[in-house]
Amino acid sequence: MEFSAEVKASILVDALPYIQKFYGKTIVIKYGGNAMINDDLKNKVMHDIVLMKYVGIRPIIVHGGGPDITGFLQKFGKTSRFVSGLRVTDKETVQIAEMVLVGKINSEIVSRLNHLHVNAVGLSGKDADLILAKKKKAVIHNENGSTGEVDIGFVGQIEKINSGLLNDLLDKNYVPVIAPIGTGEDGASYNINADYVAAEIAGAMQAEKLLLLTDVEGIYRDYNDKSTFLSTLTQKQVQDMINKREINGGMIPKVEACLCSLAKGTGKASIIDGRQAHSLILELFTSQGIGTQVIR
Ligand SMILES: Nc1ncnc2c1ncn2[C@@H]1O[C@H](COP(=O)(O)OP(=O)(O)O)[C@@H](O)[C@H]1O
Ligand SMILES: CC(=O)N[C@@H](CCC(=O)OP(=O)(O)O)C(=O)O
Repeated sequence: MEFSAEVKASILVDALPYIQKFYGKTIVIKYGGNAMINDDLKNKVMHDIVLMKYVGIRPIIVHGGGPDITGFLQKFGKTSRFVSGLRVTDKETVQIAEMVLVGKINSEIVSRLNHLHVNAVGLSGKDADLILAKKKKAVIHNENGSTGEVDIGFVGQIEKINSGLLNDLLDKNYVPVIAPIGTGEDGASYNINADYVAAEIAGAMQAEKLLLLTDVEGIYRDYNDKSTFLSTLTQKQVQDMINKREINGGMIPKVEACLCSLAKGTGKASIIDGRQAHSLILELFTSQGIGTQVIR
């Protein structure tokens, strides 16, 4: 499709108010494993990040890699089990998760960005104690509205983010790319859902926006029939939907992450479709808001 010069120019001019609005602002992007579909789409996400950087935004990337972790666990003969969207993580599993997240996925994203002339720096929660964590238990939501707790092994609850390190990197023009592995006081590794890491980082950095890229358009009233798409959800609606199990599985950490980041001072939090080409720049620089925005 070829556009006229006038259309091309007007697209850029229409983006100007958004470019001005976000200039100098920190935006945290959570790049979920289910949105890392193929080379072409990965490159489009990278180009969006490069564009953000070159129009003066301070992007911070937190990545997941759930499907890759599951694949590697299978190769080692281990099956995966999730409780409320969190992987049950024994000693071997946390080692494999760290290997996949830090050794494979983080370094791939960093080299893709550097190839596009952005100074990306790969980090895990262990670098300068970026993500201090302690053991977390999973909360289960029963149908009668009550909740319970389940031990899920080496899964971390974030205690502290080293925002000084991130500010230093951003001030020096680097793009931090963060793997969701936390470190305990004793140096132990904790597997942390990347949505929570992104939320805590967005809160600690007082980010303008938290954008969670995933494999669905946003939140549906009923995910199975997909007839009602919800473009905005309040904290109360989220809680009701979790209790009624209308929001379940991997969507639970996502909505909780949005609420947590808003409570800690993030401006806006949205769940957007990482399968749509250039979803980041469409969300940021056009009037057509995409995805589901979670508000307090
Ligand atoms: N109400 C809902 N609306 C949309 N998706 C939902 C809903 N409830 C559960 N989900 C599930 O949440 C999934 C997204 O979480 P997940 O697979 O963990 O993504 P990611 O790897 O990006 O973190 C969707 O693919 C869908 O299966
Ligand atoms: C505790 C926990 O569940 N950790 C996640 C960490 C990776 C992740 O969050 O990846 P996605 O964003 O691609 O789902 C896991 O082991 O899968």
